[in-house]
Amino acid sequence: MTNVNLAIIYYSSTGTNYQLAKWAEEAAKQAGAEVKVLKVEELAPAAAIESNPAWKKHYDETQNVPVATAADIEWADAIIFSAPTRFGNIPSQMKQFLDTLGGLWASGKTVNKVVSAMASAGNSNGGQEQTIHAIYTSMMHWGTIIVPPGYTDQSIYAAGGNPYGTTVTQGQDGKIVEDAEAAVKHQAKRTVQVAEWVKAGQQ
Ligand SMILES: Cc1cc2nc3c(=O)[nH]c(=O)nc-3n(C[C@H](O)[C@H](O)[C@H](O)COP(=O)(O)O)c2cc1C
Repeated sequence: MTNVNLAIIYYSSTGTNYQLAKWAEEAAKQAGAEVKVLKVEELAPAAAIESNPAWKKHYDETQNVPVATAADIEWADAIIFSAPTRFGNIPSQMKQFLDTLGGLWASGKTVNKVVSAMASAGNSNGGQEQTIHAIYTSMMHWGTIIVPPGYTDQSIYAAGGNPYGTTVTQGQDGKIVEDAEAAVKHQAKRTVQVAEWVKAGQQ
């Protein structure tokens, strides 16, 4: 058992990033962390959600997932973000959540949290890395300690070899193309491990 509180904060329209979040949750719990899986608030109008059956299905299926709040960020020693790519950037839902946290940032409460990020896109080179970098840019402003996976485990190669964070492609059938489960789990364990070191160093 570690003393690390990990918030896994994701946005997902059609389930890909929810799956990444769930794999991360499993591994982080195994690593002994206290874990919360939290979605950011859906901002899209009902008509947009209902126009896409996969989106509507996932929206309905994840109604019981709690919505992330500033208090969750304050609670967390470590945060793993997971977001789909939107025109080479993060979704507005995720951005809106970050933009509600100015007060927390101003009071110094985002500093020294350990952060890592995952992303998806519809194409194998559709902007996944940009999405991760967009998250990390904000995390630099927060004064967090960013923990990319680099090439610290063989599983990263099987997932496509992204050293910035695990990224996946959503295939035409809606399923994840890459063999990414082990890489996600490695990334989650590594994030918990580094958070443990950081916490121990602060005590
Ligand atoms: C408005 C919009 C913009 C998108 N932009 C991109 C893009 O720039 N590159 C890409 O490969 N896929 C793009 N996609 C596809 C999504 O990234 C893909 O559906 C998503 O990663 C699946 O994740 P989810 O199942 O968690 O929602 C876009 C989808 C939407 C709805």
